[in-house]
Amino acid sequence: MEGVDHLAFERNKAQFDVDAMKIVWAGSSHALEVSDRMSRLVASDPAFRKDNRAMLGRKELFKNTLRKAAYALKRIIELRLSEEEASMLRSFVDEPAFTDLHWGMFVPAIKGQGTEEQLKKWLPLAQKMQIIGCYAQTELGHGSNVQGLETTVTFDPKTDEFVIHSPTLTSSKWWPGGLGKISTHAVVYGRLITDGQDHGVHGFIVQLRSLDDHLPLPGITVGDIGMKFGNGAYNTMDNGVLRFDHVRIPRDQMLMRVSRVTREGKYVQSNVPRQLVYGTMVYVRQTIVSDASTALSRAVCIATRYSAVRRQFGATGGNPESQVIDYKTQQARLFPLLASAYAFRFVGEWLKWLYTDVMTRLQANDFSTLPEAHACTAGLKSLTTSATSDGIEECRKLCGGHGYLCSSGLPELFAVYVPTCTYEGDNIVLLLQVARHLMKTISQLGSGKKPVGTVAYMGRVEQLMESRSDVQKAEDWLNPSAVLGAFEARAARKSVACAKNLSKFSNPEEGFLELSNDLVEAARAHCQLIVVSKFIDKLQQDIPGKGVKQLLEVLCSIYALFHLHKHLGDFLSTGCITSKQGSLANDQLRSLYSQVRPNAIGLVDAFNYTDHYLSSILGRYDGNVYPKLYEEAWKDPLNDSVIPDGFQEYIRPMLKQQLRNARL
Ligand SMILES: CCCCCCCC/C=C\CCCCCCCC(=O)SCCNC(=O)CCNC(=O)[C@H](O)C(C)(C)COP(=O)(O)OP(=O)(O)OC[C@H]1O[C@@H](n2cnc3c(N)ncnc32)[C@H](O)[C@@H]1OP(=O)(O)O
Ligand SMILES: Cc1cc2nc3c(=O)[nH]c(=O)nc-3n(C[C@H](O)[C@H](O)[C@H](O)COP(=O)(O)OP(=O)(O)OC[C@H]3O[C@@H](n4cnc5c(N)ncnc54)[C@H](O)[C@@H]3O)c2cc1C
Repeated sequence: MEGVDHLAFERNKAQFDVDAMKIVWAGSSHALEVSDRMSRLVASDPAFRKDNRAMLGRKELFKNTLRKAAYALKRIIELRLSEEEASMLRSFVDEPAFTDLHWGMFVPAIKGQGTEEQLKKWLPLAQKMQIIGCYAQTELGHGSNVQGLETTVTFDPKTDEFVIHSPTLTSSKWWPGGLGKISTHAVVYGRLITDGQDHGVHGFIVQLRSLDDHLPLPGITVGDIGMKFGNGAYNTMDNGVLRFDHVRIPRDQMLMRVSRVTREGKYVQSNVPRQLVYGTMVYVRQTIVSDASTALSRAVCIATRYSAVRRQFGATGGNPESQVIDYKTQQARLFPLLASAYAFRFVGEWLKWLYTDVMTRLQANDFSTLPEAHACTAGLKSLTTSATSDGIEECRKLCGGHGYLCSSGLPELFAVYVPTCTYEGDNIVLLLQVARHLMKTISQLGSGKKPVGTVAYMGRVEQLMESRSDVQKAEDWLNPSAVLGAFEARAARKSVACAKNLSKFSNPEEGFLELSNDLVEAARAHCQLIVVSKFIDKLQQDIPGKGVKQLLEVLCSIYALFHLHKHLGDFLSTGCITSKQGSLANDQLRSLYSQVRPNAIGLVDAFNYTDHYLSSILGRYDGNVYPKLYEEAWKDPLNDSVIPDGFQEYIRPMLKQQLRNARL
């Protein structure tokens, strides 16, 4: 039935103001207004159709992406959209493209690492898209180990140029998005060599293709690296390979904010830390955390709506079968993901604040919070992307068989999302960075250096080693201080245990390698504590709207108690709670699920996603799933003809042969 809201009865159950929650989710009423307007603009324009991506061959798929990117820019100019509106519009187009790297990494790399003069020269060109750029760091042989990059950039004082060269096969740049077929320029990372001395990895702006005929410039070999995971999905992106054969660029194309090379070939470091060369990665990791909440909320929205539509078993006395969302097992899998989506939203908001704060301090030559910013962006990028990837797959299973159809939207979402666990830093490698930060913090405790920021709790480590939870009944777990106390004690004890074990090694680096798995677990516990504590902080704010704050308190408790239950072994073995307290947490969790149940559809409506953006029959706003699934099946190209191609050629003779054999 077209036009009927099959989920209206669910929407009527909501006990809170969904419109007020939409504002909380978007971040402000202004952000909601812009995202609402931009998402509708994209959804109502047939040029942005995306429902046939899984069916297209690579060339057609890619050409379509280029068409959409050019059309999006045309609309942005015609409608005179602001930077904020333009970026929202691009995100609702919802198709990985070279523009992501141009706006997301090339421009930020120049902004973060260029001098004032370089900004003046390059930014206008990039912002008007007169040049298109990408971020060429990773090589065939090295991705995680940035210091192991092999590309050489040698200064030639005779001509005042750098000579860029790929000395080995493994030094070929490999992976950069947008590089394969489209970028005219790249920020290339390579080892700077002056006067025979290697100064380590630095960034350089390099032109790759002619602005006249788009052909690669002399000495440059460039192409696409081939099909990636999943049909459609990330194959709209031209991840590329690039080799240099003694390519020359002017000296002023080295990004010189961190260090520079003089006309005479002298290497001069400025007063900013060397690690700022990695600044673009910190920026992108921060954006990835908010994006995780977006990707997870999409999957959760689909699975929640479908779980309310889907019925299995339990028909009694003429009543229909039960909605699968009423099964406690479904709730125990789905609602923690719903809570995680909200948790990641808020920790993403906080991380954005932290990043902005660090940037302001850097302007004033205050570098003190850089290690904290690196550890938080690395750790939270790792935690949220791993949870989101697993969460999208769980949502597929929550939708049963129909979740496996491309028309559920979930396979494509998964295929596009999973590389997030690898790109911008492998998730394990990043957790090891957090672990280093934790071990360093602990080692400095004795020196009187007071830990600040997210490691401030380490300053109370002695007290945390002794603390015992005072929870006596299930409701006591609703108390934020009970939850924080348990998470802090667990994180502190896991880190301290690692530090103690490390101290047994005469060579600390050897110890770090040997204990790396324990260190990763300690880092994870620390990052979960950050998410929990930032959710709790959010709830200290004034949050208007009937029932909104109460429901967020429920979600916050679910996030925390779900992880307490999942990692019960940690909490018990470190002795910060008893097994009785563990089971009380589980009792409380069940009751919290019941409180979410009537509000579940309202909570996913608050994401304010259009059907176009969700691109899922199971997640349709009106819940009209079955007729649309049935209709969709007939659109498959296999159903264009009753008898498929290949039948007459292969199957018919085979059938005939088998029949003949049977008659003999
Ligand atoms: C249908 C849906 C459609 C959706 C549409 C939209 C989707 C698209 C969305 C979005 C587009 C995005 C598209 C994808 C983009 C991907 C791009 C890339 O992947 S670019 C490559 C990234 N590469 C890495 O991340 C390498 C990872 N490796 C590293 O970062 C480093 O090498 C690391 C961290 C492993 C460090 O290695 P060391 O230990 O050798 O580091 P040392 O260089 O020696 O540094 C030592 C000191 O520096 C600090 N440090 C390291 N990194 C730092 C940093 N970044 N900032 C500050 N300090 C840092 C350390 O803490 C350490 O500090 P102390 O000495 O202990 O105090
Ligand atoms: C879709 C996609 C887009 C990308 N886009 C870009 C781009 O635009 N620009 C760009 O420059 N790069 C890009 N990359 C490359 C990406 O940044 C790297 O793949 C990433 O940093 C991981 O590095 P790696 O591939 O070398 O993995 P590896 O480091 O080789 O990882 C392999 C395994 O080794 C483990 N491992 C590695 N080091 C350690 C360690 N020290 N301790 C314990 N375990 C370890 C890892 O956990 C992993 O399990 C992209 C990658 C993908 C998949």
